[in-house]
Amino acid sequence: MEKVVLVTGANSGIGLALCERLLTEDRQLRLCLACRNTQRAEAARAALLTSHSGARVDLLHLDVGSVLSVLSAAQEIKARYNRLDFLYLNAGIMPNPAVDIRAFFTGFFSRNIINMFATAEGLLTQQDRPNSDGLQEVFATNLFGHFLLIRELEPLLCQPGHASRLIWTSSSNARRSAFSIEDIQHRKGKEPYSSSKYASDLLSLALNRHKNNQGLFSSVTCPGLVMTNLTYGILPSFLWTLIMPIMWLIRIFTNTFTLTPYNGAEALHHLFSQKPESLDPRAKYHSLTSGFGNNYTETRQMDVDDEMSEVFFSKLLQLEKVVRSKQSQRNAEDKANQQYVHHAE
Ligand SMILES: NC(=O)C1=CN([C@@H]2O[C@H](COP(=O)(O)OP(=O)(O)OC[C@H]3O[C@@H](n4cnc5c(N)ncnc54)[C@H](OP(=O)(O)O)[C@@H]3O)[C@@H](O)[C@H]2O)C=CC1
Ligand SMILES: CC(C)=CCC[C@@H](C)[C@H]1CC[C@H]2C3=C(CC[C@]12C)[C@@]1(C)CCC(=O)[C@@H](C)[C@@H]1CC3
Repeated sequence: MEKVVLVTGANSGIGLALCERLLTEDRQLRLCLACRNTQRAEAARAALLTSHSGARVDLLHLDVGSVLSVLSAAQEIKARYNRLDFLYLNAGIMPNPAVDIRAFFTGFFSRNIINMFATAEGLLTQQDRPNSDGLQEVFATNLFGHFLLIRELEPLLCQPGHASRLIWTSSSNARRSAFSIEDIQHRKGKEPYSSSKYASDLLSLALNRHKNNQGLFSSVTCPGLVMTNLTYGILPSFLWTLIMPIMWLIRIFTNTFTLTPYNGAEALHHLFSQKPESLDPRAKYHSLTSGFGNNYTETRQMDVDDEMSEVFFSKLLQLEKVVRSKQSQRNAEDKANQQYVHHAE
């Protein structure tokens, strides 16, 4: 039976490389690229079809940072497919990043150097802001939009006698100390990216606890440090040009500098061929590249606990209720306005 796979943020970087790799692996695949930008999505589809002519590649408009877009995309998915085998929750943003130069040099001349290059711990801050749904943009995009999508797609994902898989693109930048259960959207801090990725680790654990008995299995990956639009946005382009040779040099000493999107997609691709029973709900699956350029996947235990993941899960369910009721109110207002205009004409 053909597998149905949907990838969010599939038009560039790790998401696009993953699609390439999945089509090479399985010619029967029915692949859906869920993207917010139609032009870029069409370009990605054309590129995939150039290397895999005759492949079944669908496009879907989805802005994971918008409640309305998630709800309407979910309707469309339910109308198009009667099953979803894999849902890759990959779209992500890191807006207005800033590197703490002093922390960089302190870390560079300390024993923490390897960890600093692998996780960027203490190096990166971002500026976040509320979006038009009143949610913090990073939280909404990297986590909540995906959560809402999963909730909407439960009828497809939780089917008796059939296993479905969720695969999150998290990060080794996910850190417990950047996340607060009292401030799940990270309104007050300066590390919304790290917080949102830690939140995805917590959510994955909770989803496994609640949904494994309904045939839904969730896993978390880290692609390593990959040169994509997201990372290029961290430093000015001339600086990247200057330090790129150093990056390739560092790669010899650390396996987390996967650097290319193909390498970064290793763990996401690896999970595609794993049986649900073999998955570890507390593990993060890391894409790694050796100094000789060989790719492999390594599992490392996440710093997550059941109690916090449970509290977080119930907070997300509460927020979902609020967001849904706001959305129905908006829909009702729009309808009333339309009727008013119609009568006035
Ligand atoms: N690069 C790295 O070193 C690492 C990346 N990651 C994670 O990997 C994932 C992919 O990022 P990466 O490939 O690096 O970067 P890219 O910027 O190349 O890819 C991000 C993708 O997400 C899409 N996206 C962003 N916001 C939205 C939205 N609101 N709705 C729908 N799609 C959206 C982008 O679309 P558009 O083209 O329209 O912007 C793009 O396709 C992210 O979750 C990131 O956090 C994790 C660890 C390391
Ligand atoms: C001056 C030199 C040689 C390097 C530049 C330093 C940083 C720009 C760089 C060091 C560690 C990197 C890193 C990320 C971004 C770029 C760095 C901060 C990430 C945060 C990118 C996104 C992720 O999710 C992480 C896994 C990356 C961790 C390492």
